Amino acid sequence: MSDFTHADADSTTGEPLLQARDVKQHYPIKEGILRRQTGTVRAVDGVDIDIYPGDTHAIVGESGCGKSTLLETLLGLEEPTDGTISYEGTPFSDLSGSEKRALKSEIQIVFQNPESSLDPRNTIGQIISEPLHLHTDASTREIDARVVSLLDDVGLGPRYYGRYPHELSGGQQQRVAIARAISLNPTLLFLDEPTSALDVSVQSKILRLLDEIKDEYDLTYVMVTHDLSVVRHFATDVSVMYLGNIIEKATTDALFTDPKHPYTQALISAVPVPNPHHTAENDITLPGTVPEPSDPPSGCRFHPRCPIATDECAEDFPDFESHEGHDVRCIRIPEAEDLGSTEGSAVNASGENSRSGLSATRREEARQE
Ligand SMILES: Nc1ncnc2c1ncn2[C@@H]1O[C@H](COP(=O)(O)OP(=O)(O)OP(=O)(O)O)[C@@H](O)[C@H]1O
Repeated sequence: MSDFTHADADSTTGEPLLQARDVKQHYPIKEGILRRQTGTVRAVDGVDIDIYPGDTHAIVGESGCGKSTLLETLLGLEEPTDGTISYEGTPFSDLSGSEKRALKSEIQIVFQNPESSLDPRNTIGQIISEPLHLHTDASTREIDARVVSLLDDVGLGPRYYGRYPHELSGGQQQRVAIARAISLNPTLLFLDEPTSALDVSVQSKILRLLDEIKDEYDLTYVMVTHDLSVVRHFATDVSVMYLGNIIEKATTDALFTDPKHPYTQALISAVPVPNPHHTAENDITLPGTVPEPSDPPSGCRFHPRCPIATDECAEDFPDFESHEGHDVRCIRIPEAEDLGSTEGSAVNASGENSRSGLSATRREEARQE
C-alpha cells in the first residue's frame, strides 16, 4: 500500500466490505479463590451483519445490549469467541501478519470521549502525525504537510498544530480525533457514540463534519449510538440490538416509518418529537428491564417484555425473516402501530453548505466551539 493512498472498496460489486456471521463474544464469570468459572456473559450472541461500501450503518439499542462489545469485536480489538468476520470477503482469521497490519490502516475508530482518547502530553501535531510515522514511509516534511492539510479538512487550521488537547474544547478535540482517524485514508471508520460526550450545540456540527468527510474521503461508517435522533438524520441503514442479538435490520427510512419488531416499535415511540399531534397514546412502554446477558430468557430473548408474545415465543429463538424490506427476528411480526411523525429532530447532518464556502464555515464553527 502506498503512502496516503486509498485501498479499493468497490461499491459496484455489491459485496460487503465487512461481514459478520454468527459472531459471539462471551466472557467467563469467575468466582472464588480458585477463580472457577460459574457462568458466562453472552455480551454478543450470534450476530450477522453486512456493511456495504458507502453505508453509514448504525447499531442501536439500550445500554448493555452489547453494542460496544460488537464494535470492538468487528474492529478486531477482541477475538470473537465464535463466528467469522470477513473484510472484503477474506476472514480475519485467514489474514497473514502483514495483511493484518495493513488492515489496521484500513479500519479506524473515533471514540466517544475525545479527552481520554488524545494523549495529553502530545501536541495536536504529534497526535495526528503518529499513525503516519508508524504506518508510512513518508518523510517528516511530507507528514507535516499532511497534518496541516488534515487540520484544514476538519476546520481547525495550522495554528492548532503546536497546541495541547487541554487547550481545546470538546468539539475541537473530537475534530482532532477525526483528523487522526482519517490520516491514513482508511476505508472504514467506526464511530463509537461520536457526539454523546459533546454539548448539544456542538453535536450537529460534528455530525455535519463527519457527513462531509465521508464524501470527501470516500468512507464507510459503522456507528454505535443510543441516540435515535442522530440515527434518523445521519445513518443509511440500522441494526437494532437487544440482549446481544440483532433483532431487526432495515434502511433508516424503512425502520423509522414502519418499524416491524415490537422492540423497535417501542424504541422509536420513545424518540422525543416536536410534533403538536404527538400524544402519549403513541408511546409504547415496555414492562420490566433488559435481562442480564449472563441469564438470557429461553426462546425469543425479548418475549418476557413483548406485548404480543405467546407461549410459542418462549420456545424457539426465531431466525431472521424478510418482511417488506426489513429483516426481523420475530415469529409474530405485528402490524405497524401508528407511531405519529418522527420528523424534525434537532440534528441535521445533511451538509447544506456549498463546497466553496466549506473550509471557511468549518473553521468558523470550530472556532466557536
Ligand atoms: N470484559 C467484559 N467482561 C465481562 N462482561 C462484559 C465485558 N465487557 C462487557 N461486558 C458485559 O456485556 C454486556 C454488554 O456490554 P456493552 O458495553 O457491549 O453494552 P453497550 O450496549 O455498549 O452498553 P453501553 O451503551 O452502556 O456502553 C454488559 O452486560 C456488560 O456488563
